[in-house]
Amino acid sequence: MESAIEDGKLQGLVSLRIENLRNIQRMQIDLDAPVVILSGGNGAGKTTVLEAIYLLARGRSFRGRKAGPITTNGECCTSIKGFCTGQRGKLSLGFYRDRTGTQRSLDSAPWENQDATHFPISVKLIGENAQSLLDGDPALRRTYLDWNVFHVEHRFGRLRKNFHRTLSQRNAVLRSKDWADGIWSRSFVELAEEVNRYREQFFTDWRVQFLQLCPTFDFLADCDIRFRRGWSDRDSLGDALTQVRAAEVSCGYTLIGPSRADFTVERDGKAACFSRGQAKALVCLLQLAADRVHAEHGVGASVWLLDDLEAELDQDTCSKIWSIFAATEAQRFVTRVSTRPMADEWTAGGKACLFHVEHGVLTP
Ligand SMILES: Nc1ncnc2c1ncn2[C@@H]1O[C@H](COP(=O)(O)OP(=O)(O)OP(=O)(O)O)[C@@H](O)[C@H]1O
Repeated sequence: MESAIEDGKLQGLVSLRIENLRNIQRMQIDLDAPVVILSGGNGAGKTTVLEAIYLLARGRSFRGRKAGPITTNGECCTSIKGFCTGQRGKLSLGFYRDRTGTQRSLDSAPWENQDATHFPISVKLIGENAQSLLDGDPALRRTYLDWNVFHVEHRFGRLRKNFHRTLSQRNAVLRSKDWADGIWSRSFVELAEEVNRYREQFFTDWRVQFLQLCPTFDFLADCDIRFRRGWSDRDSLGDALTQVRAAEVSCGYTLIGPSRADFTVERDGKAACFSRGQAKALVCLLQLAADRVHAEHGVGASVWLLDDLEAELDQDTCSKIWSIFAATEAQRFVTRVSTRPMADEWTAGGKACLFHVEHGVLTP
């Protein structure tokens, strides 16, 4: 079989070494394939392999605090190393955590730059709570939107920080009741409008891509995605703030602006309702649409982490979603509990790496 690395096509992770991550004490894997399938029973350690890749690329886990410390019980540190290939050739990545903190490295040099866009691989996760993007707090959707904007416009990161600082200062002034329309409102409006401009630009491109993906799925007939900027469409932010001034002074915080922005999937102008499986498929499509926008802006290849993609999806929906993932030509790590035989399309015509995971041990 021709090596995906040797023919220079694969952009992604080509090897991974894990030490003391949850139930994985020591694991070394060669991943010379566009598709890596990890199968095994509950609690085997499949998601932990995805978590290792996420930790390498993002420096933090995707599991909440409830999942407890990442380091294997009784051990003092976790170490993850990997090699990836990409536009900048073959690079080594490192993640190390002990009681004193976390260190990351890129080609053996410490990686302290928090700007994820400069990291050679970008991981995108479809995890067990994927649906929360739709039914969770609007703050989740804003964070998601901003993360995507940031990947196409790196300046947005600093702008967003400045905006949030100004918002906090404005709220402090509102709380102090010592309010006079002045500098905080002016700089707040300027920053807010700029944040909104970036968001709207991304959203416009994202919507185009999303609407192109929808027709394959009957349950999305007549659906559209809508962005709400956080204040009325009719008024300028300055005017809208004047209208809510008394209410803001009385409650002591900012009531409108980009910190109230949100997006919804709608049908006939109303929030559309979806089953859990439909919501999961929809989140996959939103992520894939965002990935297409990133690709248009020259953002490097993604590595997809698809945690039990098949769960909650019927075979037809799953197969349609899978073929869209496959068309991205990005590397995909897929976990599965199911012992159902896999269609040829899943194994990328025989080019997939298949592993069985049991008690934190991987076997081909
Ligand atoms: N700090 C830790 N030390 C040792 N083991 C841990 C630690 N944290 C979690 N575990 C165990 O590691 C395993 C991790 O399982 P993981 O979530 O990777 O399973 P999975 O194969 O994805 O299962 P499922 O199909 O149920 O999602 C679990 O058995 C969990 O109890």
